[in-house]
Amino acid sequence: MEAAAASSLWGGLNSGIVLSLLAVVWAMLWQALQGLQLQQYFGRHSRRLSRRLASILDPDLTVTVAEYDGGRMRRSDAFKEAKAYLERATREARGGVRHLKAEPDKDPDRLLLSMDDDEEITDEFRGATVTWRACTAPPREDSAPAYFWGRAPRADRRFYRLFFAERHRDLVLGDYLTHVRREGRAVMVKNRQRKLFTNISGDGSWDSDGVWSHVVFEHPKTFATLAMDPDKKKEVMDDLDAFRNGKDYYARVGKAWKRGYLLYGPPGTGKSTMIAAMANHLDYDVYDIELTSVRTNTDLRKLFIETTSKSIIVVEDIDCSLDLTGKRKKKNKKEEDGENKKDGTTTKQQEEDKEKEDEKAGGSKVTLSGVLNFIDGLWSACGGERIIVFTTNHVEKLDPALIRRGRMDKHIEMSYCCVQAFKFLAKVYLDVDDHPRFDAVAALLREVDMTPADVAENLTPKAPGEDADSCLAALVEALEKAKEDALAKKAKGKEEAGSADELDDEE
Ligand SMILES: Nc1ncnc2c1ncn2[C@@H]1O[C@H](COP(=O)(O)OP(=O)(O)OP(=O)(O)O)[C@@H](O)[C@H]1O
Ligand SMILES: [Mg+2]
Repeated sequence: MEAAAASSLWGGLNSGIVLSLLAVVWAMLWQALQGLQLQQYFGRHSRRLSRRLASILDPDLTVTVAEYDGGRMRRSDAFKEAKAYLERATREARGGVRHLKAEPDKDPDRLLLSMDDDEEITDEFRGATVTWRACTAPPREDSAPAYFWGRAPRADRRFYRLFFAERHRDLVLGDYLTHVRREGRAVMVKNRQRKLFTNISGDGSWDSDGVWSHVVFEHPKTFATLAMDPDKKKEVMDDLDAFRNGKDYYARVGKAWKRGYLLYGPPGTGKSTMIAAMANHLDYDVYDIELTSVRTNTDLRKLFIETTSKSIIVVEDIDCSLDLTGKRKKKNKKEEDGENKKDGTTTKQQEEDKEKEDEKAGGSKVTLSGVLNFIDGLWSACGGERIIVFTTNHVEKLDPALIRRGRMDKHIEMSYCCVQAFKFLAKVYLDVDDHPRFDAVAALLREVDMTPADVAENLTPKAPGEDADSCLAALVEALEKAKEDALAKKAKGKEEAGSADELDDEE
């Protein structure tokens, strides 16, 4: 027994000596390679190999920071923070990264550099040296179908792996990881660019960020250039400010920190413009959901969960994107089918047609209840500080359940251009406070409906010689034409009604 123990001890010592020798030989070889200027060629692999050899003597511990981990549906905050931290380390040229990835930066003249896949960076913290590696792995076979959340096939799984020596265990797992998260958050705040996200998959001009693609949000519209009744505008702005500063209030009354706005009115009255002004006022990101591209209610939930706080979630033309009458249509179809069956006329062809129709309808299966759930179901309380905006041209078509207070807390009507709004636009577009043509425009605006979009278009100089006077003259002309058209339409309507009455009498 003793002999066996002695021999295994001897064997252990032997392998230790051999490994130490190997490390020394390798270090010498490395010096020689440097001398021969071959370092550039072997650089990355040699460094990694030396680290691996050293780690045999003092084995590395690892921490993995995955983008999506443990069945989480959201991108991990820790991953985002580590990414921001390592991007800064790469930019400051610490750790000698040789293979970099470049993305557009906030500053248009610069590029945001980060480690390429499988690249490593070293970092120092209170005398400890640690190494980060950027890794990717193919998606898990069992995790989801090839087409996922209505987007292109799933991307590879990304994660960072942190290597450090056993002797630095407490330091790294304690203070260092806290330091990385804190610093990463600070970098994120500093680099923050407002973004406009969409759930439609990228076409090259969009950067992918999980289930969303984004571009930098740079809409110039603010409340200062939005024409609407001044009292109404102030009310909206106060409401937004109260929401932004209402964290404690929402917590006290036990409500999720979110607010719904319904913007309704005819086309061209400034609904989309108002959303841009809201985003600029609050300094929030905008998530523009194209409901027709969302395949199921589950996908909608996933999209919602992936939004960040301080954001406006927009569904434009909600009446067009959601089949609010779906149930009724299905009922009618059933009735029709029932009648056919009664007649005994249901043929194989009809059944096939029905199947095909059902298959086609499978494009988007988002239902009204799915949307209601997304606005104020349990999931809507995930995260906070979110504004949900629906726009529509036909408020009367919307299901009352969708727009009741509590879901859509504030209903804002965007209407045709009033005299006040016109004067506001004249100041913004032509820089005039008063003009002899103002009275004519005001009189016409009281008689005829014109959208702010049309008024703004007429007030825009279109050639170098055009000034305030010619623009206002063009507006008066356009208003007169609109008035004539409206009168002609009215007369035609009356004529048709008259001839219909005559026909009734004859019958
Ligand atoms: N109230 C307004 N104040 C200033 N500009 C406006 C206003 N309304 C519209 N405009 C101008 O008209 C253009 C069209 O407006 P916008 O896209 O906001 O209309 P909309 O109500 O969203 O229309 P739609 O219902 O067709 O989506 C904008 O580019 C904007 O410059
Ligand atoms: Mg619009």
